[in-house]
Amino acid sequence: MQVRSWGETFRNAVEGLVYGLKTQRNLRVHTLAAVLAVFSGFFFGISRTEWLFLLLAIALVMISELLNTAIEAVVDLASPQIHPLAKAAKDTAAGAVLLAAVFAVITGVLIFYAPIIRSLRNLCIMWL
Ligand SMILES: Nc1ncnc2c1ncn2[C@@H]1O[C@H](COP(=O)(O)OP(=O)(O)OP(=O)(O)O)[C@@H](O)[C@H]1O
Repeated sequence: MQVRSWGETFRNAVEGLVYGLKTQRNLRVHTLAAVLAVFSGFFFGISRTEWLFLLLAIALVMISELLNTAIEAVVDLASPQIHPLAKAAKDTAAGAVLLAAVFAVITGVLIFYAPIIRSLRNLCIMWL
């Protein structure tokens, strides 16, 4: 196989990202949630450790979504007909996304719950 340049490898990786975003509604929803979480991180001035956990949660969700998409494509190619192993592969990949999403939700609650409650309390004090 011919050696490919870094540029080509990078372009293929970006094409993979674009394919995932175009074809997977869940990936678009998770990307939007990630953008909102990053804006919230700046808005609430979260700590360096909180940033690390937030970015880790985002990376885990996006990576598992992309791997899920890749596994779905390979399964559809290899087994377009119904097969218990095709089901096992797709369900297991979906399970990985679910675990990453649960981790992300818990991380988001732990990071943003206190600052959101504090902001709401300050707003109430201002209004009363
Ligand atoms: N070839 C197959 N054989 C057996 N079961 C399958 C097969 N293809 C899909 N399934 C079952 O249908 C479910 C949904 O598969 P599908 O390919 O529609 O994923 P999807 O809805 O696109 O998933 P996602 O929402 O993650 O994009 C799988 O999790 C699996 O349980």
